[in-house]
Amino acid sequence: MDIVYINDLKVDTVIGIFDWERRIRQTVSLDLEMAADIRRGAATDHIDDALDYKSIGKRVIAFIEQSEYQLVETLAEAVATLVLNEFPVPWLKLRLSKPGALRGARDVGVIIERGERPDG
Ligand SMILES: Nc1nc2c(c(=O)[nH]1)N=C([C@H](O)[C@@H](O)CO)CN2
Repeated sequence: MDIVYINDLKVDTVIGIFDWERRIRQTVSLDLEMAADIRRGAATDHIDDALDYKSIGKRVIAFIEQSEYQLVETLAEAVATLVLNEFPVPWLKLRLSKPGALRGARDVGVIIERGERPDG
């Protein structure tokens, strides 16, 4: 199994459980690993034969920017579902971080794996 990835995709959004958090936008950071078979794209050297991380990234940014979830869990699940449903991705690992949310910690968040991991 090969991986196409996006690291530290920063997006501003409304997220959080507290009243003050509903009134501001905060930055979340997304790391996304997506199962892919990169051999076809490598052989043809054509984007049509590759999993286009730019189009996935732009779609994810647009989704997160308009979302207003309370929990990082809910946002992570929604992004995972979107990617699995809208792109040829059978499996993904997603890390959603909320920098500065806990004093003393660089960031907090969740890591999830969804979909069916291909063999090999
Ligand atoms: N498991 C979670 N715990 C907490 C979350 C969350 O989204 N998932 N959120 C908060 C607050 O919004 C916090 O980030 C504000 O600093 C607290 N715990």
